[in-house]
Amino acid sequence: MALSGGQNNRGELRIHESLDELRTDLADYVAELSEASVKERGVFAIALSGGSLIGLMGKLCEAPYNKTVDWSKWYIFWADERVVAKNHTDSNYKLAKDGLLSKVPIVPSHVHSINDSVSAEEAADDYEFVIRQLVKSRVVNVSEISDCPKFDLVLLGLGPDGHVASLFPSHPALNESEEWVTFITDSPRPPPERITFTLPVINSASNVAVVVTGESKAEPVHLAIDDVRPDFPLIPARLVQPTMGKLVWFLDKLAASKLEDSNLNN
Ligand SMILES: O=C1O[C@H](COP(=O)(O)O)[C@@H](O)[C@H](O)[C@H]1O
Repeated sequence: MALSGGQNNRGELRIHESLDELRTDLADYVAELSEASVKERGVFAIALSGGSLIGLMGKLCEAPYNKTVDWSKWYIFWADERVVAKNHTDSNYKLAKDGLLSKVPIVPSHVHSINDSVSAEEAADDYEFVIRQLVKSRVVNVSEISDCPKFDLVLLGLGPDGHVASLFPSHPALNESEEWVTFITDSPRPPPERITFTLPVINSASNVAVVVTGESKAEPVHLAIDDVRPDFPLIPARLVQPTMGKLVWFLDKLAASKLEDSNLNN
């Protein structure tokens, strides 16, 4: 149960007293969206990020979720990936495989990781091609407005610099409006080569959740959610604004500690 927060024009805020509460709420939320999507479309297309997110999703591997979720209907994608070998410690695929995917009965052919044996540019092109095929077969839904893929859920983390997926502050990739998946070779955080969903794809999703914990994220959370002055830095997380979909922020008390009172219920 969320401690406080509510609905504002930046989405629904769920602020949690403890990490354990956040983990349970996040597992409930993902399980509910999975059930609704399988009921409506027969499948659940979910895009993961890397970083702290995967550890916070850990309850999905435990009872009751490990038994109640229809894992056979899950199709897994990555909102961003580092262009490294799949067994490299920096790989978002490896992180998710070790922390989640190997612990639940996901169908291996439903796991859509990137091609790790080509350049970042080719990996982004390949990944977009794969998604296009799955949009054609409607494993991934399509947005009626943008023609972009409409993932049932995109899960994002938030970097201390305000980045989401691999969209970094002031980086030209933020302006990409044609491609679904783009690449960067100059990430300010290692490793330098990455691929990432573009903002139009993130913002076409049916549901987007941003999961943020810890004091080092309090400032970017404030800049992403509060009504800050226009001369304040425009961080990538502020540009996450689903056109038709629902945005939910999962925060712990530390990450929410700089939010203005107007965004808190108590
Ligand atoms: O580099 C990345 O960082 C972000 C944030 O990670 P966190 O550990 O600070 O939560 C992550 O969402 C992204 O997927 C990853 O590639």
